[in-house]
Amino acid sequence: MTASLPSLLISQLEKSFSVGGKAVRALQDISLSCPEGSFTALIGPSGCGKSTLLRIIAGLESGDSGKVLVGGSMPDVLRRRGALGVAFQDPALLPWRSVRRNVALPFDVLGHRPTNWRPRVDSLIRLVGLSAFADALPRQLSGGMRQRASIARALVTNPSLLLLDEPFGALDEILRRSMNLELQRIWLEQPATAVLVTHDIEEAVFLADQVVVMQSHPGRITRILPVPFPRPRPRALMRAPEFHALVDELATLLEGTQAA
Ligand SMILES: Nc1ncnc2c1ncn2[C@@H]1O[C@H](COP(=O)(O)OP(=O)(O)OP(=O)(O)O)[C@@H](O)[C@H]1O
Repeated sequence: MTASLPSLLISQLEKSFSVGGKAVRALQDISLSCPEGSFTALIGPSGCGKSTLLRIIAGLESGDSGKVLVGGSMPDVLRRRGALGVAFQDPALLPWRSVRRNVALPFDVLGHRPTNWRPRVDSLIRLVGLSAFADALPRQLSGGMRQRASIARALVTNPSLLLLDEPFGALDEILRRSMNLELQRIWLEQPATAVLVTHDIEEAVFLADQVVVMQSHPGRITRILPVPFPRPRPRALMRAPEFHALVDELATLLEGTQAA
């Protein structure tokens, strides 16, 4: 973890939407602190505002009140500087572009390619294990490979804040576990302050330093649980009793949020 990574500070964030003339409180009094270089997972029932929160952190949407600061700056300032990397459940690769040109896409969006763009892109493609497919088109890749390409693309501008919204949601259980290990490896090699939205409790516990439990109607934070396991976390951790104790504790908390 380097000193240049930003912390993420959210204070008293509120957001409502108008749906059919009625106000829906998507987020109520959200306050959260993510230390620099930390990994935070957001978990909670459908509709509790996880994606809305991530979109506000990404500067893609604004809150009605409250503050979101990344290393002291507003998120849209970071986004315009390319300091923010985002990967969603749908890898959204451009079908006519090769893996290499998809990974390079953020440079085109920002309007300039650094002189070393090609080695940078190729080293990220190597990092996510797709070197043999750099010239392939997205339709020639499996679901897991597309998701790796999407993560490489999210990292290409060397972002200090990495936002992941259910990146492995469409993958089967076994592949998902492997991708969790891969993501940890990639994140340890290319550190960033990371926020992950997930429905998968084991994924949250395996990857995160803190798990934020949310509840719906209105969307709010009910608990923040620290995850104490040292890194790198091995695959065997997923079978350890202390891992399952934390997973069970979160499952019980989540059952409480469903019942509410
Ligand atoms: N653009 C929008 N317009 C109107 N309502 C919205 C909009 N975006 C989100 N909402 C509402 O805000 C609430 C939170 O939605 P959000 O997608 O953030 O939840 P979520 O926890 O990510 O859900 P899921 O786990 O199902 O993806 C929901 O009630 C949703 O209907």
